[in-house]
Amino acid sequence: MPVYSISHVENVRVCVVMVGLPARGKSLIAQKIVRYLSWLSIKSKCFNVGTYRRDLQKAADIGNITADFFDPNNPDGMHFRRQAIDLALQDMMNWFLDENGVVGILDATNSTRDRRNRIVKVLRENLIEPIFLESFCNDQDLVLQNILDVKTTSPDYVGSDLQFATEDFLKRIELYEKNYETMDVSIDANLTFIKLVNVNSQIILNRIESYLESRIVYYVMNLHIKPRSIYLSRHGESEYNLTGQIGGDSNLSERGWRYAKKLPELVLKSLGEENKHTNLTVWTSTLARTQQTSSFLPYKRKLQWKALDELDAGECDGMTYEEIENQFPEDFKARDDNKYEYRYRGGESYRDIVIRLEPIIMELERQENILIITHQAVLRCLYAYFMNVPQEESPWMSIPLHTLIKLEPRAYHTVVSRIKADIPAVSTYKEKGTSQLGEQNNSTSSKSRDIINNSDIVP
Ligand SMILES: O=P(O)(O)OC[C@H]1O[C@@](CO)(OP(=O)(O)O)[C@@H](O)[C@@H]1O
Repeated sequence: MPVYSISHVENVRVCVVMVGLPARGKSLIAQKIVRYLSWLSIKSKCFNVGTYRRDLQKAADIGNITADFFDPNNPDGMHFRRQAIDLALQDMMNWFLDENGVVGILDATNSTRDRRNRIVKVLRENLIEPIFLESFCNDQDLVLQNILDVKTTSPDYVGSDLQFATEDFLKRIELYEKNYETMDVSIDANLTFIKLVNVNSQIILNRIESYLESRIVYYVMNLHIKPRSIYLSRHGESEYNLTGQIGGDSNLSERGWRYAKKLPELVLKSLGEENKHTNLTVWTSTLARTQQTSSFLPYKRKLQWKALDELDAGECDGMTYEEIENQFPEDFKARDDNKYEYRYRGGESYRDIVIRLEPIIMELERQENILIITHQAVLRCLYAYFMNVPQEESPWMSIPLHTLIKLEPRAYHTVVSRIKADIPAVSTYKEKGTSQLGEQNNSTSSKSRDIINNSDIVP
């Protein structure tokens, strides 16, 4: 049975129009929405108007600009900015049409009602639903932090010194403030909008109607910008891993227990001296091997999630890849041909896992420091969300046993580090297109399982 995505069910096309002064985290929110929706197989793309504006400047041979360019009384600046928005909108309309886009994001300040009305007109003419997403922020500390985090590294300030970039940017904000018109329920009553006040200390919603809109609302409501670390680990090597059997609910092997015992030390070392008292929340699946792996961790908040259980292999549960290839050769091939979509007889596909992980992602966005101990397939899906790995690649990523992965989300990327426990383990990785036959008489020493801890995450 096919799994339909939200866009199939509703047949809607939406443009999220960002609103807000510079340095309010709009681009960050826009990119996160694209990543989240793409992970859910909803075709989405961000159109950053600043990039269009810079391309126009380049074409006109105008070098770096200063704040005066953004003065509403500067006709040249206004001309470029207007052209840039028109080009971005044009590209977006083509994308909706030619590439069956579902959610386009218009990333710009869109800070006046006049500009917003013009955008609405274009969108409505093209049968695209506008949803405004304003990031309103009057907390000066947050604004300054944002300027330091990202704006001073912006392409507009290449080669400029930090103090000049900061001062010039503050001046640019002041110029925008002159004409800024925030979204207002009494004036913009007919528009669909989400207004986030100081990240999400207050959220104002107006006319949220479709299911897709409500997913976007729910997602942005859960975002926070506090620095944090997300640790991911597979369970320690299990008895089934040793015999090459998939699924099941087996216990850890002797080496798996060694990993479980070493895990607290690996986490502490990675947290570093100054953060050694950080209280981590620990999530596991409901299966014995993940809980055994968590059993030596000194943290009080431990939660089991059914949604973190391994891919359900249905009729193949408990079999080795060799046995599957022997008994169900067509299935074995079909899985190799399209591993993301292939659903085990009576079991699940990778796409099914992503759907059941959605609430986990929502909750994960709300969390601060966390350690998740789960399984190969589930970990691939979680990793794909954070690192924006395309669907067709994610089921083929190699995620070795006995390796702790640390993710540190930053404004525009996530920093990844891998901490190896230095405890040998079998490799459970099966390469695409490789037959397992001929190895069936010696399942514990199959070629793929001999490789000990020498693979890293790809890509
Ligand atoms: O999708 P593939 O690559 O088969 O990987 C998923 C498989 O990984 C395994 C190990 O081979 O997970 P687990 O980490 O729980 O031991 C199997 O149980 C599961 O079916």
